[in-house]
Amino acid sequence: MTAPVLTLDGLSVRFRMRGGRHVAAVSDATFDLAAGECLALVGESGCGKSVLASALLGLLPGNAQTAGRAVVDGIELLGADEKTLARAVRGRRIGLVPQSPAAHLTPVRTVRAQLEESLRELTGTPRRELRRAAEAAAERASFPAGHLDRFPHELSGGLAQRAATALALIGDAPLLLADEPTTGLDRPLVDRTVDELRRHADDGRALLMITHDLAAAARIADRVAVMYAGRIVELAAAPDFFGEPGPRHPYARGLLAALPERDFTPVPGLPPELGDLPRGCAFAARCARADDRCEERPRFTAGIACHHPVGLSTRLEGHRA
Ligand SMILES: Nc1ncnc2c1ncn2[C@@H]1O[C@H](COP(=O)(O)OP(=O)(O)OP(=O)(O)O)[C@@H](O)[C@H]1O
Repeated sequence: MTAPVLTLDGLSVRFRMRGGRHVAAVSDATFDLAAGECLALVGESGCGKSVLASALLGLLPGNAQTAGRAVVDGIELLGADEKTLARAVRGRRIGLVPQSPAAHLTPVRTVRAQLEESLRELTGTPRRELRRAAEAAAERASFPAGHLDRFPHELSGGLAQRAATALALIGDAPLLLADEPTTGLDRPLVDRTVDELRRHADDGRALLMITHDLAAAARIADRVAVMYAGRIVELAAAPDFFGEPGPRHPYARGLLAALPERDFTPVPGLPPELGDLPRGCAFAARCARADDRCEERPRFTAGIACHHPVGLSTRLEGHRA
């Protein structure tokens, strides 16, 4: 078996706040991601998804403290110095497909100029070959060559996304990290964008897609990790999760049921403050199945952190009802 491209082992991030308080943004995240595989990390706003992405890229603010391990393509990310992160990680081992491509692209430079600059920096392409190489880079992300001399503000949302993806692919990084890549796009464009990301995974990259868009995750992911209050509470094969038998964690079930095309019933209540988490299960206060056991935090075993996962018998009962 080949080594995974990304290994997270107990990755935790907390922020030091005034008065000695702490915000536990990510707690004990553990999973592997292989070449050619797409893992969707899903969860409500504020559950820690973007903090996890920033930890991988070494972009956490000064008040962050990290623990555990995060290894990408043989490089330990936590504690790596800025030189290593800049020279060996960002762009080279991790290609970032950003949340807001328009903000990520430099507004005063054409797409061609930005591609050429990245090519020079990341691949050392000689000057005389830059023009052709930029066109090849654009083509890899299905960005039309006829638009290369445009500025970011002259591009539609879809083309800006493709320009950002073209930049993310230049360093031929084994891990693509897509942080909410479909925000603000209409459904057909969401489908096209994620299908293209999937194609890059099929070409042999590992793809970590951070999203709150479950339909996008269902479309392209091989596995789904559900995050709640900074913890991964379920990790499942996508066909099982989105099809039968469905999610096993009550929160994950609620998240799916909330979709308009399903029950359209929101999960009642609100997630806890990450600066004031309960000692036991963080979902218990919103969970219809909670009991005394939930005062202890459930351990993550066999893909789930719950004392009373939804099991086959419950599902059959649900079908009969
Ligand atoms: N520098 C910081 N200091 C303190 N708390 C922070 C800091 N940065 C982020 N947080 C907190 O960490 C938590 C997780 O934030 P994060 O942005 O990762 O959530 P998210 O799941 O990506 O949400 P969204 O989908 O809205 O981006 C939030 O409660 C946020 O307030």
